[in-house]
Amino acid sequence: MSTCRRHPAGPRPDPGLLVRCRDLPTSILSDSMERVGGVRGVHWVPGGRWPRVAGPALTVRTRPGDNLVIHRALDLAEPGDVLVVDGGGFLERAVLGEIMGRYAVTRGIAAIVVDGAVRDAEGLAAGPIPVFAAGINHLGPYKDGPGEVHGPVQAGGSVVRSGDLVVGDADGVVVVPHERGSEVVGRGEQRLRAEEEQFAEIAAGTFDRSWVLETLTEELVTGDGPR
Ligand SMILES: O=C([O-])CC(=O)C(=O)O
Ligand SMILES: [Mg+2]
Repeated sequence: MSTCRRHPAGPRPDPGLLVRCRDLPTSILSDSMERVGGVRGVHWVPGGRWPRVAGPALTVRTRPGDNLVIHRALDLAEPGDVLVVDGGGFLERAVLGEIMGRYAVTRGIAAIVVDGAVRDAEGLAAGPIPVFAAGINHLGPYKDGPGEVHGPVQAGGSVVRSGDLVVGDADGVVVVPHERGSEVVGRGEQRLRAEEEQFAEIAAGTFDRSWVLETLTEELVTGDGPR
């Protein structure tokens, strides 16, 4: 027998905030958090294409290459949770596949994020919920533990706590600390409006480019080298 350390579940985000998150690209959200941090190197499984997803993190830390505690977490899930698995970024063995993906759907899980490898990529890509992973590997997991559920974890270099807001789309995954939720979403909405204005200016031919040469000192290079 091994151990699953089970922490108390984190707070549930305001459903209205989650609805607003689903209108904000992850690029806008990470810009709204100073462009630092965020989950790196975790993307949709190949062939997957889903709408943007947002939900509270159900965190799992597992021994790399082992999925016993992920199975435990599936049975502890609340509808709307985003399962975030800290698999230590280990890519030599998958920790989740189509059976678990299909079961996760029946548990109401909104998305799966694995900082590690998954398998059965075609089946996961055809499923109704987004699956983000750092890699794909046909080699399957062991089922021995140990691990933790609802504790603080890392995914792609970002700290994730149970109840943090996880947002994922074609660019990857962003985690908004739950106490910063309304602040970051409010900033994101302003940024989105500013970007939409830029799109309109590009289309109208009035896009101001003066800042580029105001920011650069340009050296003209000739055949004889810089002058
Ligand atoms: O065998 C496993 O534990 C993982 C897997 O492929 C699946 O969930 O389909
Ligand atoms: Mg399988």
